[in-house]
Amino acid sequence: MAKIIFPEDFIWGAATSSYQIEGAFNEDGKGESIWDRFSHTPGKIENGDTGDIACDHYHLYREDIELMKEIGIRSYRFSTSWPRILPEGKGRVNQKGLDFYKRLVDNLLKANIRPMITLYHWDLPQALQDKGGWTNRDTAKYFAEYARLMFEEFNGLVDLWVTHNEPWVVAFEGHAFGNHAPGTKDFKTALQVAHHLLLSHGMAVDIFREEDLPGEIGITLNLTPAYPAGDSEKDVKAASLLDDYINAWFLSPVFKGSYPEELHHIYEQNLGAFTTQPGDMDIISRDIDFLGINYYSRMVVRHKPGDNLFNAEVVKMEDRPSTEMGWEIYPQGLYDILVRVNKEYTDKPLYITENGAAFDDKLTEEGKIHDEKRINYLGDHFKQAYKALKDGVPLRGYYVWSLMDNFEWAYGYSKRFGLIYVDYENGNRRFLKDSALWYREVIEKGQVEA
Ligand SMILES: CO[C@H](O)c1c[n+]2c([nH]1)[C@H](O)[C@@H](O)[C@H](O)[C@H]2CO
Repeated sequence: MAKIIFPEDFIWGAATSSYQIEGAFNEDGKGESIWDRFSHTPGKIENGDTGDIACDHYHLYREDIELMKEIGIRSYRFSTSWPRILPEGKGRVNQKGLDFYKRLVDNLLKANIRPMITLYHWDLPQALQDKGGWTNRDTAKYFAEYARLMFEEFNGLVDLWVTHNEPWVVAFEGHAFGNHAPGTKDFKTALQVAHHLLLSHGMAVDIFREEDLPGEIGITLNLTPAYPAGDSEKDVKAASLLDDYINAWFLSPVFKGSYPEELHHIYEQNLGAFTTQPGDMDIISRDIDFLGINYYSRMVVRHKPGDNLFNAEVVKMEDRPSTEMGWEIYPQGLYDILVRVNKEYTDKPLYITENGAAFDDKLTEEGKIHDEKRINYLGDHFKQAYKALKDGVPLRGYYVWSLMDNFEWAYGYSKRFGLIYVDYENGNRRFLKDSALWYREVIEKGQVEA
């Protein structure tokens, strides 16, 4: 492959989320989130870890911005904690919480780093969960009002807005499988939650347009392309249904204004209809300015009768390289999903809002972390992104997950995704990994070694 040179204005970034890095879980008037409650529930998180302190970013944000400058990222994707700003989820504003994000954004802009704010990265105010959370349609309305507050407070300062991070994970990990907060286990509840999340997205877009704000608004979806294990009709069918379950179930409402027909029918036949109202799909499919894509790996799927509604199972790719999460390393899947989204759903700009990997990073005596595997993982995925760009996909930017090691949900601190190593046991000291130094060069040159 010839030299891989990205456009001059390509937005190289890194991403985090509030609950995973901030800590200060009950400081300066912050309200409880469902992840505070979930992580404080024995047995939910590996090693009993919580986000009480996390990376202590709430107090160390200035140092973290200095490290962002050292790496040279052009944009920083982070999420704001709804209960830090609205402790009850609605009504009273916690000014100290809002002031933290004002200081963060001011310092980012001073550092010439473009903020991308994700309004919801899973930390729902517990007070709203106590009223049904995302199963309650009112939560969509409260989310839209939280969004209005943020748009008004950061008008002219922030011009990249993501309404939701991965509604599939919120709906299914949080409400069907119980692995994430709030930890319920009912598939039909997950479908209802997914609908209300999408509705809240559309309501926030309406307010963004109403307020006539500068900038762009979009949503971030986790997209995991499914490939049939064999060329039998049954394997192809199984892969297509799982692909709809994870990808089209969200892409189709947002860009086509309807749920995937066949899967919708399967759900209704087996589970009964979830509750919608006339006009919901029009709101959900409001025109957006970009799509954020989180890509990590693919699914290889084969037919398995009676195993689930899809008669499908995901094949464990034992003989393929994988990360510490057990996810197959499959860079080609990034190219495939970028091209497919552009071809089948939208010609709007795309951002890779998350891509990265967990590896078994070790801090040496000299304060170094030789994470060769992460450099190779990122380099191979950058090449696939470049290929998609060259094939006409309007890819605008790439946010590496993650800026720093952080609280990896049910895995606690046992998985490290960061470009920056966080020494949790020793005052949360930060160390740039070799991958951060490598990324600095990629950004400086706009080039990836072929
Ligand atoms: C299949 O991976 C998901 O798309 C996904 C992976 N990840 C995510 N979503 C979340 O957005 C992050 O908060 C996680 O820390 C990150 C790493 O696990």
